[in-house]
Amino acid sequence: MSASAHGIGVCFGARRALGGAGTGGVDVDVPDGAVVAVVGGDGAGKTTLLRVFAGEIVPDDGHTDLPPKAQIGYLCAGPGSWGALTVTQNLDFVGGCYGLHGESLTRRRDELIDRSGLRGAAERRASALSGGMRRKLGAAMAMIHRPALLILDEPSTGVDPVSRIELWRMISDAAADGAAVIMSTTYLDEAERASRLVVLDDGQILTDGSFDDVRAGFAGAVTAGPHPVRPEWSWRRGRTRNEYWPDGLAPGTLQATVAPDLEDIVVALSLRRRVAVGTSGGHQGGAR
Ligand SMILES: Nc1ncnc2c1ncn2[C@@H]1O[C@H](COP(=O)(O)OP(=O)(O)OP(=O)(O)O)[C@@H](O)[C@H]1O
Repeated sequence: MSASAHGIGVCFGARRALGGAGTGGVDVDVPDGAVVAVVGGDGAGKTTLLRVFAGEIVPDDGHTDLPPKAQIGYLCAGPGSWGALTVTQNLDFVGGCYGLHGESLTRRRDELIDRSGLRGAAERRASALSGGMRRKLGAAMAMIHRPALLILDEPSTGVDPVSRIELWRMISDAAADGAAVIMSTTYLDEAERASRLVVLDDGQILTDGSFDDVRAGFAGAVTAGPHPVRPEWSWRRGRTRNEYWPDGLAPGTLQATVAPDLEDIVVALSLRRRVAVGTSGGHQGGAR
């Protein structure tokens, strides 16, 4: 069963976290078997959107079509496990809450412990795990009951590169099993691997679709060089600064044009939106 949210607007008091006046709100579809990656800067609205899918927030505008609560698995932005319980106890407890028991619980729990690379830490308390191991445990707990909708809020933050591969394998396996998966991430290189992307900025979708769609729909050019012509349109990438040239502006002849990756596209579109609404202060960020 797929999941969708249409025309979504969420306000916290006077603060609008998703949607915007006159924008019609945020539309996101999560098909069965797909991994939708939600990306965007701090405060873009990623957690709020995932909480709408988890049924934790009832939106002020729009409507959702979600599986029943028991068929949703959710790793929230917090620890996602009980510190006083061991890895095995955490998985057994959550599995039991979802009605797994006996041999089927043991088999599923052991499978997830092996896939997440936590075998050596199976009897360790969650509070004694590293931050990355704890994220992997939280992801395993969210998927133990093979939910129809799997929601993961920054599952890979703080996870080392080798463990991120294990985590991605777990996520891909869940999607291959037929789950609709929606996750947020701040690692844009990893988001490029998702079936679909939703790029948020200030509660609005800047672009969405597959990475190929996003690249094809990106208007303008990106150049790289040591000295940007317009610093307010530039951002650091390694030792150089990349610069965005929206449609209608010719790139300077001193810079080399580069094929934009997802990070370039996200930063360029955010800059364009901020210039359009008059809040640009330039972008100092660099690749993670
Ligand atoms: N419970 C809340 N009460 C008030 N404001 C909130 C609440 N939750 C989120 N916000 C605000 O809504 C906006 C979107 O927040 P959200 O946490 O969804 O962003 P995010 O993209 O997940 O950011 P980050 O990556 O920094 O966690 C922010 O301005 C945030 O301060």
